[in-house]
Amino acid sequence: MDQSKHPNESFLECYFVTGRTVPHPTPEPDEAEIEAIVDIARRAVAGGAGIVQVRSKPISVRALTRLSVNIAVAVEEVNPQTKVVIDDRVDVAVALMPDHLVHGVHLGQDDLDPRLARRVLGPQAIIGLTTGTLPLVEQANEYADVIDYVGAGPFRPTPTKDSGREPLGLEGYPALVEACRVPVVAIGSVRAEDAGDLAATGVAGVAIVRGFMQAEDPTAVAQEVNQAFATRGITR
Ligand SMILES: Cc1ncc(COP(=O)(O)OP(=O)(O)O)c(N)n1
Ligand SMILES: Cc1nc(C(=O)O)sc1CCOP(=O)(O)O
Ligand SMILES: [Mg+2]
Repeated sequence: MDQSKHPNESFLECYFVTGRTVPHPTPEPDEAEIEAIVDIARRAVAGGAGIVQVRSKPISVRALTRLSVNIAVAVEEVNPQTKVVIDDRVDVAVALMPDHLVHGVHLGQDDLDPRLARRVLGPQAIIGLTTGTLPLVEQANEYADVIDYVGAGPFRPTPTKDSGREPLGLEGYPALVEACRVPVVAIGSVRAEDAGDLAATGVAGVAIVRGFMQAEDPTAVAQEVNQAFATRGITR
């Protein structure tokens, strides 16, 4: 039984956000690193990741474009149903969408206004927006007609991103899910083994960077997350 408020959003359940493969990042990924990131995306999608966000910061627009194209090609080979979105850059998404398996963008609070992004990207595009507090969710509700989901984090403190927001913990999600008019995706130090507990809070999915980037077996990570969402409401 699907207990989520948004039953058509199952592609969000296992959400891979790309990161860097090097501990002390060079200014941006070189060709070898791009290949390594693409390989992790391929393996995550093979395990059932429903969406990949291209976000390997720091990165120039040129390298982001190259990484996005390579990920789109690889993802299409493994599972063309998978969604691909680009972090921050509406310009890169709009340039790639006609010819590549790129579906939209994930926008932060300082990026292009979601209403303008929708105007540029069109009605079929996927648009996500960052939140993580009740006031931000309430603001996001004003965009409910133009966004497809919100990211909400951090779940726990994470070295990947300092948002300045307090960690939500498991107990923070039910109120955000209840208040939010679009599906909520949890992010921030989420591990595959957290997926069951987070699914039980009502989130539509979990977004993971290091849990995939540092995994020996990214396919197994995606399978574990999907299994947790598949059994939501049955084992709990
Ligand atoms: C699914 C998801 N949720 C939140 C974020 C954070 O986005 P943003 O605030 O734009 O910060 P950066 O990722 O750009 O550093 C996200 N990327 N994905
Ligand atoms: C990109 C991002 N946004 C966050 C938020 O709270 O909005 S937390 C985060 C990083 C998530 O990376 P990891 O899985 O390595 O902790
Ligand atoms: Mg962003």
